[in-house]
Amino acid sequence: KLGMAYKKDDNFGEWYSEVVVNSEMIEYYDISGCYILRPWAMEIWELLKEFFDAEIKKLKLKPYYFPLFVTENVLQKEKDHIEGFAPEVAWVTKSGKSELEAPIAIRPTSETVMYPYFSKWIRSHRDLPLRCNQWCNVVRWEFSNPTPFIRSREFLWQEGHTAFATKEEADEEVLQILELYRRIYEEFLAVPVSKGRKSEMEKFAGGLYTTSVEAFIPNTGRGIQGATSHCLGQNFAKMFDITFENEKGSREMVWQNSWAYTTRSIGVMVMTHGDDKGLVLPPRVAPLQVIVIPVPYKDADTTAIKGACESTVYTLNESGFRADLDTRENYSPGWKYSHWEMKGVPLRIEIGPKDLANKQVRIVRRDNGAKVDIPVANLVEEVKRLLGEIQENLLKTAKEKRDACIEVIHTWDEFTTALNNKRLILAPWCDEEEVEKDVKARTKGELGAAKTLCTPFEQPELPGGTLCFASGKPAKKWSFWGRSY
Ligand SMILES: O=C(C[C@H]1NCCC[C@H]1O)Cn1cnc2c(c1=O)CCCC2
Ligand SMILES: [Mg+2]
Repeated sequence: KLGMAYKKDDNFGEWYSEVVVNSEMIEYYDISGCYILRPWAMEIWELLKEFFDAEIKKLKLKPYYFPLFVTENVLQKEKDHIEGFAPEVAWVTKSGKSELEAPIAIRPTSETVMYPYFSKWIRSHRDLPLRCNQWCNVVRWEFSNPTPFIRSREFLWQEGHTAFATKEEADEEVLQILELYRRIYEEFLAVPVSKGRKSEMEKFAGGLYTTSVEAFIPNTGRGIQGATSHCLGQNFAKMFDITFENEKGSREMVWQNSWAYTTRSIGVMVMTHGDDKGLVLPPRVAPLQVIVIPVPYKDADTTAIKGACESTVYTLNESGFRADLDTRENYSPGWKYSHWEMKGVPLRIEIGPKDLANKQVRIVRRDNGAKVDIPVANLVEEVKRLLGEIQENLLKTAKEKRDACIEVIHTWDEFTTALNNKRLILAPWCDEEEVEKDVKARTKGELGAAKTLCTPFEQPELPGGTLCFASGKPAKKWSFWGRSY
């Protein structure tokens, strides 16, 4: 089936579900909230993983794999962060026909799985820093509307868990990882994000503080958390008795971090760049960067054209580009154009009899539809230039769209108006949790309540005497507010 039944600006939810299926990223599964990730999605995940894994290896992270299962008493070990999430934990209660003596949980995250062993492995300051990362799946039995990549009951992620002798080392790593998350979004997925700190209410309850990169979806006017990097302080060290003997011979608790990004990042990219022809892929994460399509004329020399396509692909692959050709006889060129546009391939190269005769190829950009005829001799440099332009253009366009959604407000009325206008709100706030709770209560409704998304590290000037938009108390900071995923 060709073409999209839904338009992005008319029916975003249906448009999104259609794009992820038509572009062959996702296949729906017969368990709600579970999806099949097909190669077009997994190849993107693998390109991101290749970058991130190489970067954390430079930071001396070591690869681990911990069990999927955790016992009830270990999971409950530190209830203050679990209790809020208990409904999301999935349990194994039987094997075959027989009940298990005690139910076993499927990991929703691995703090409680790992930290009893951190306690065992860390004895002396010489055992620090401990730097553990695992690439795995986790299960969270969410109930609100499941959405491919964005909200699923099982997802893939990496979770980093580190332990240091000092808070300074932990604080430093939190920001090093956050910068890697910014790079994943802005340099690979071409999605603009804001680095900031979560409020006390929105942070990871088990930790000391949470930093995050926050994205925004203009179509729905909702913020979305892109990735998180937490400093856990010594909270988990206390619970799990993770201590070390320092140089002076006395015992101290470690300072820990934990950080993750997930397959949600792919969904954010789809939502950001997709259009009414389907997916639009940033070249740095495109499984295929160039598709070469022969345009045979009735009596033209199809063999020569096919040969030209093959040598074009060969040259591009030799130069390190991900290129392929579509020579299927049973589809017309027009059908192929739509098919590969739906899949979001950044560049299409058409080769017909005229191109052959003129020793040129026609290159068509997926992001803006621009067509250009280039001499075969300039193929590699032109493809390199165009892919770079597309990568840049996608980020620039997304940044402009996101920035156009930002609204600075000072009063409650301006806040509610901006909220109803699907804006990303920047507001002066007194930084009191009671006020945050009050805003949530006052904005409850069909579309969900407003919440703080983050307090951006980049703080605009806050003139003395500026009052909190919600409480009228002296404002302490500018924070991003809005509805979210
Ligand atoms: O998972 C984290 C914190 C932390 N986990 C490790 C990677 C970084 C960061 O996500 C928070 N969290 C979210 N969601 C849940 C839990 C939970 O701890 C536990 C119960 C099920 C749902
Ligand atoms: Mg959750």
